[in-house]
Amino acid sequence: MDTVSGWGRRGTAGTSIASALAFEDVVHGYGPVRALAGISLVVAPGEVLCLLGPSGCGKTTLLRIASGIERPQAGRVLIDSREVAGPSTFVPPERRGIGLVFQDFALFPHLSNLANVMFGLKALPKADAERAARVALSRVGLADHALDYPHTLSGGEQQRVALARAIAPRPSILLMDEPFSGLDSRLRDAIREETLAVMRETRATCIVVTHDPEEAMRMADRIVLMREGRIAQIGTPRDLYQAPADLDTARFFSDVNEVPGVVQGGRLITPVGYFAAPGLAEGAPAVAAIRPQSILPRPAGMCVPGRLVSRRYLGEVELLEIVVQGMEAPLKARVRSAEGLHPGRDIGVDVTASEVLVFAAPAA
Ligand SMILES: Nc1ncnc2c1ncn2[C@@H]1O[C@H](COP(=O)(O)OP(=O)(O)OP(=O)(O)O)[C@@H](O)[C@H]1O
Repeated sequence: MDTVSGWGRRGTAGTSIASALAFEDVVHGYGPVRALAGISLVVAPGEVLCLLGPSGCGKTTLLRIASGIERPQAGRVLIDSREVAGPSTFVPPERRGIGLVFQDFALFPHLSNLANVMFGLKALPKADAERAARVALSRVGLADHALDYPHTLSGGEQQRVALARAIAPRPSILLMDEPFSGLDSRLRDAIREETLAVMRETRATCIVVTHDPEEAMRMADRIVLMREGRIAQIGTPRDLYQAPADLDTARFFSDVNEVPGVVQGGRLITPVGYFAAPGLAEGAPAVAAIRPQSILPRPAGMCVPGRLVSRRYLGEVELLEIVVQGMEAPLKARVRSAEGLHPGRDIGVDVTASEVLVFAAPAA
């Protein structure tokens, strides 16, 4: 079906020696805008780390500082314990051993694909540069397009030329800024998987910026969730999805029903059930965050009484809206099959308590 299947397994651009990358209390801003408010982070050699967060949270700024395109106003950046940016040090991008891939691919339109890839290999004698560039193009499945120009390629193929250019010099660190967001959604999954295969094979340390939580979960060893220039949470995809540190993080990773209640006897008492509320004070207002797939419709008379108000078919799942006494907004449920469930009917609402996340109520 797709045109790229298997390009990840052809040839090799050789492996890199991965570097560790550390940020120490990095602060940066633009005029009155504080883009980074003190970021400390260590990326392990060979790790694939995704910087995730909403628009404007500082992801690109952190990547630009890692690459040396931007110099931080305060704090330090270290590659393998060597300071590359700090109060009295600044190593320029070309001397950091870093490969870059941008959202818009940033290919030179007047150069062939081969010449684009050779651009990053100027330090090598021409014949060696051409050999390395051809190897990198073959690694991304574009050996036959070496002498074509970028505009003759599809968006996905151009992204692969950009990837070949980034990996050809065997960087120890690969930085990618929203590398797939310019691609249509059908191609994006295939290109992402193949790119990940190339990244793993080159063994470079990788930082990928994305605003898409699913993309981060598919790619990352660890995700750094950023919010307003700070790190909100760091962890594996499983950590962030299953144990989000706060309600905003839970909201960022999936749709949640937010059911308010009050803590009594160590449990949160809500109109849809009682849920463990460890660490929350007696009498404190709190919120149960319940994912739509944790709400199961049952026959009327079982569990919590509710009434089905709408049912929407989405292909693999159906989305239900259920009103429950004591709640203003209807609950959203996501079920595989809603056979026999008709809007207007009374039903029972079964909440999978072990999947419910309880947080202190956000400040009003
Ligand atoms: N060159 C600049 N001049 C002024 N403000 C800037 C500049 N670059 C970024 N900013 C501001 O700094 C903040 C962080 O921007 P940054 O691009 O790092 O965020 P981001 O998370 O990458 O967002 P996006 O996903 O939209 O690219 C934002 O408020 C942005 O408007």
